[in-house]
Amino acid sequence: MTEKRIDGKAFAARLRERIGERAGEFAAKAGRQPGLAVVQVGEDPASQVYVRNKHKATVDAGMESFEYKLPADTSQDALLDLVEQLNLDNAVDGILVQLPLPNHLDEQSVIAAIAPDKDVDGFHVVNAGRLATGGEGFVPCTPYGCIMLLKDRLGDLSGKDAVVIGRSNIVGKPMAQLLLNENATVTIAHSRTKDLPDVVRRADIVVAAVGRAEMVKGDWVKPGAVVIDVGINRIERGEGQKAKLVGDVDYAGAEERAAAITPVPGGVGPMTIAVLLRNTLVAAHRREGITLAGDGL
Ligand SMILES: Nc1nc(=O)c2c([nH]1)NC[C@@H]1CN(c3ccc(C(=O)N[C@@H](CCC(=O)O)C(=O)O)cc3)C=[N+]21
Repeated sequence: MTEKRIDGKAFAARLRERIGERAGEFAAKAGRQPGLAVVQVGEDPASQVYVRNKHKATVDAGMESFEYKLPADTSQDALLDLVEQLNLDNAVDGILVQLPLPNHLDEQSVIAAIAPDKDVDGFHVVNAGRLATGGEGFVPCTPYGCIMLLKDRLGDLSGKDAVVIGRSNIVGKPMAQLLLNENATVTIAHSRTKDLPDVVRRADIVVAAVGRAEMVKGDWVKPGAVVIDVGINRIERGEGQKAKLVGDVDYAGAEERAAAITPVPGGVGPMTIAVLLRNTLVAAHRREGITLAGDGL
């Protein structure tokens, strides 16, 4: 019997191991390591944790990590100048500008300034367009990680009824595209969806990406469904206590009915970072014209 709990942390660790081996092979051929630049503007505490984790994972996988920490009052022009400098830097294969940006900065124009072949987040319109039309680009890390976990559990996703809750450009929409590419029948549900519990009850695959703590209740889950919880909601506890992380799904309730379910933490989050490294590895190979067997995994 496989466990119901999908161990994204262990899965991601195995991926990072393989990516590290491939990065070593790349370095032997190219004479340099794959390089990832991470730009953080301001000091959002949650962002700082992710940026630190990304830096460590990058270095552990045998890649070069370039970190740029800019003050919260950085101007749009200064940020665009840095992005342009990174676009031109041959040691940099991937560029990630940590979102959200402070309010005075325009995220869309910053993303638009990143060279699409270095856009390892897959957020540039060119990469969104390639995903939508079947071209070779970069796929956003979180949805790609979710698809890997789903295929690992279910094998072929063809003909499965999938419901994605949430329609963000970063998760919901690309997730739906990827499921469609796997020949699932896809419904995108959102805040205006009528009878959401009934829509979810039809699903063989539920992907929750709304950012509302424990919104999806256990009795919404069809018995035997696979549940992927993308939410990371911080619940503050008393003074001096660490915030608790919960997903968008009521884990205890959903676990009783689901065939498999991702926990928070330890589910989708670690996959996001592993796929970021995978995308960086792919970017490095494409930029150097070196063939990477398979899909880099
Ligand atoms: N340009 C950009 N690209 C991103 O990919 C991006 C971003 N901006 N802004 C913020 C979000 C969030 N994100 C996470 C990555 C890993 C975990 C992760 O590893 N989470 C651990 C727990 C970490 C903790 O304890 O806080 C887990 O779920 O087990 C979480 C969240 C990437 N993001």
